[in-house]
Amino acid sequence: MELDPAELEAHRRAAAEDASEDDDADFGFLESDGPIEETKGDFSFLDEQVAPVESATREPSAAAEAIAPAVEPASEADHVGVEPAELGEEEDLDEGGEADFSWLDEELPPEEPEDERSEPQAPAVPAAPPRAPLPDSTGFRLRERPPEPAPVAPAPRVSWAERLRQGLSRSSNQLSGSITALFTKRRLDEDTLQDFEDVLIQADLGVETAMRITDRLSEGRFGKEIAGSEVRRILAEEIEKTLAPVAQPLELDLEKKPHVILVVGVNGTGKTTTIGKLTAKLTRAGLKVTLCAGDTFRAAAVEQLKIWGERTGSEVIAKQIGADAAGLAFEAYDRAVENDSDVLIIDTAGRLQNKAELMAELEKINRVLSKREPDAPHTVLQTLDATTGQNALSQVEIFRNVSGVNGLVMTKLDGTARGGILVAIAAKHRLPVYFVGVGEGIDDLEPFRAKDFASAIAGVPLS
Ligand SMILES: Nc1nc2c(ncn2[C@@H]2O[C@H](COP(=O)(O)OP(=O)(O)OP(=O)(O)O)[C@@H](O)[C@H]2O)c(=O)[nH]1
Repeated sequence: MELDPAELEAHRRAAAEDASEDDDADFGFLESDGPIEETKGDFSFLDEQVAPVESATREPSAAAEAIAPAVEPASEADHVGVEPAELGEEEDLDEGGEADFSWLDEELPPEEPEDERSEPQAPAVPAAPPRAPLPDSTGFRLRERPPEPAPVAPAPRVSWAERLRQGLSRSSNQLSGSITALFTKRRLDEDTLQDFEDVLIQADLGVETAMRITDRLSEGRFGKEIAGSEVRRILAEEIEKTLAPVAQPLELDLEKKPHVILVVGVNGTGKTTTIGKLTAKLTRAGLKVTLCAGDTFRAAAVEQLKIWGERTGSEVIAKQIGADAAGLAFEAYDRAVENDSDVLIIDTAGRLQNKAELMAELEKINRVLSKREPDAPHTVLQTLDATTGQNALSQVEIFRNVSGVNGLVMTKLDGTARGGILVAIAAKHRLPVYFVGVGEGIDDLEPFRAKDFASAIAGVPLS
């Protein structure tokens, strides 16, 4: 729309007059030195009654009705799939607007232990396939950014029993293979029993346990065919019977704080690593731990212990290499009392090469500690490396005599074919087996459970 030029000029003039009126505003008060006079504006117009808006709304025109017909209020039928509220519930909400949240107090099902859970995995996004090079005839050569390596999906968490089963799979596969070979389509006779006994002895279970298993197998089955699954079931039951009495929790008597755990064992059997894993468990449970780097022969062992101390927030008492281990243990005990530790764990050297010296050192540590607390060390824990097989039996013998071992931890059960040695040790020494290790990680140590171990090694499902 074009405006008439005369009309436009009239608008411009009117606007200029308005602006000049504004320019005439008196801002002189801003420059005066004296106090600013309070000016009272006339706001009386605010008190005037504003006429209420008429409540009746205008009837819509016929044209408007045609375009947008009036909407009916919603009825119950419109609430598809929603149950009408119970009268009582509505009242609950209406009275004082207080909803009933008591259901929040109801007992929740207990949380699954962490290692029983398997975390949901995001499906892996397939990477785009690499483009084929262009033929020379095109006259182009493509240079592309090499494709990003596909993110490695974290391995799903498996339960401890499953990890133990995987760790012992070499031991159990060997046994299972022999059982299948021996018992398939064959009646149970003296020769089969003898062969089976040999298989069990070769699997490091020990003569005593092997004989008990074959005796049990022959009961009522002599001259009959027997399925491999039946043999494995009996094997698992007998192993569990041997192990159940030694599968005990490590009791910490905190009436005699700090509870002193002396860790002994041949070097390389996993003492320092086990101390780290135990400390992690204890500190997670809210107990205060002090560590004593009593393997004063190996700098790496001291460093390793310091790292575990840092990881678990535990004080580490250490001295220079070659220092007297018993003196250090004595100082560590006093420090653990001072810093109000619940548990003091003492690492030791394990050099069997110089047996006399090592034994003298271990004896001295015991002697020195008992000066402070007659019952210390309360626990003498020996670590055993499962891969050493029969040798582990004599290691217990030696350390038991010298340092009064009263509990065992079996390490490196992952990937060994010699896991059966634990059964032989339990049968012979009857010492409590507190924990077993199936790897180098912080969570690769768990309390020893006879049933889990027996079913894993015999290759039967956990009932
Ligand atoms: N696979 C596996 N390795 C383990 C386990 N426990 C310990 N190790 C490894 O075994 C090696 C020896 O462990 P250490 O804790 O240093 O053994 P140590 O008895 O303290 O040895 P010294 O300090 O030499 O006396 C290390 O490489 C550990 O990571 C286990 O349960 N499984």
